Amino acid sequence: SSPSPVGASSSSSTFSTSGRGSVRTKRLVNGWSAAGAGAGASRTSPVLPPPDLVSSRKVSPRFAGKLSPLGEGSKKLPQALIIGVKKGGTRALLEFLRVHPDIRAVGAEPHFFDRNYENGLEWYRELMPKTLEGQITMEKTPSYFVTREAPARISAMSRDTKLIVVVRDPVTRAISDYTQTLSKKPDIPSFESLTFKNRTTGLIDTSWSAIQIGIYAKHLDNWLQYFPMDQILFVSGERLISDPAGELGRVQDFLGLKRIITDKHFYFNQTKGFPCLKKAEGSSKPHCLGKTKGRTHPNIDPEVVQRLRDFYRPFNLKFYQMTGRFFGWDD
Ligand SMILES: Nc1ncnc2c1ncn2[C@@H]1O[C@H](COP(=O)(O)OS(=O)(=O)O)[C@@H](OP(=O)(O)O)[C@H]1O
Repeated sequence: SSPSPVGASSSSSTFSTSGRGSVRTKRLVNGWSAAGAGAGASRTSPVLPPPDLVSSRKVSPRFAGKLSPLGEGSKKLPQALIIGVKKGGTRALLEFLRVHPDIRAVGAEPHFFDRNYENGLEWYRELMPKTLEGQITMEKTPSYFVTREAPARISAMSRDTKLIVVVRDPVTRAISDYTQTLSKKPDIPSFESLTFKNRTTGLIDTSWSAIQIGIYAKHLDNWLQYFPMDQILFVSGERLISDPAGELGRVQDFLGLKRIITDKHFYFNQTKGFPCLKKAEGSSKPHCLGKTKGRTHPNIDPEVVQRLRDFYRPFNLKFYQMTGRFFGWDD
């Protein structure tokens, strides 16, 4: 069966099974299905990050247990995944986590458990960076959280996979999602008109992915059919901005890692309006996320915002109960 995401994430970079700009790449990026490419085609080489400089060398004792600059180690399937949510702050979390010497992560979104599943686990493993013993392999694809088939597929890879979900106020998340779409297609209807099936009756269009994705309690139900709650960590997208070190502390604990990423790693960049890294992974220079992260949102009719708040409130309360964490979206 082909994957059926409730809403697909469209972020800066995704992996595909063929060269940049080809017809097949476009088809993959726009939503690939088993009907679109044959099994043979899906086995071709993936577009990979730059090859390691020296891949044939044995692990030297000098680098045992440390980050190796020589590309030693082996590619492993991820032991932890950032599965969502789209526009929650997933890129910020992954970039911050990459600072940890015991975490190695793929930069682009592989979209394996939704769009590229037919390519098989070996294809997926090939995308991963090499790791040494004790290092955790990670990737982030925010659309997994709303992909019906994803929990079963991830569980089939490993029942022990640790799952991380960055959640954000569903109303601002929806506006952020819309803002991203608007940046690519400036001619789309207004947020207000897309929100309603019928504006007069106030009936909200829950089939619009910008709205659908924010019904966190519903999506979480699906994950709980396959994973116990203690294998899923919820990160507050709001706290990731107001207290990045605090949220990163929780994530490092969850992954069983030493708390190496602390307050000292961050500074607040006034121009960007967001926390940034003093030093990015493998660099000595300060690093903020790019222009597509932290966009200015359009002003939305306050009455429509209120309608959405009322719509999400019961789902939010259910979500707080399920997770045992109060996210404070309805104050
Ligand atoms: N440190 C830092 N710098 C910049 N942006 C930050 C940061 N922390 C969280 N955020 C918020 O991340 C939002 C984008 O979320 P994602 O990275 O999950 O988006 S995507 O689904 O991968 O497209 C993005 O949403 P918008 O503000 O709507 O652009 C940011 O609010």
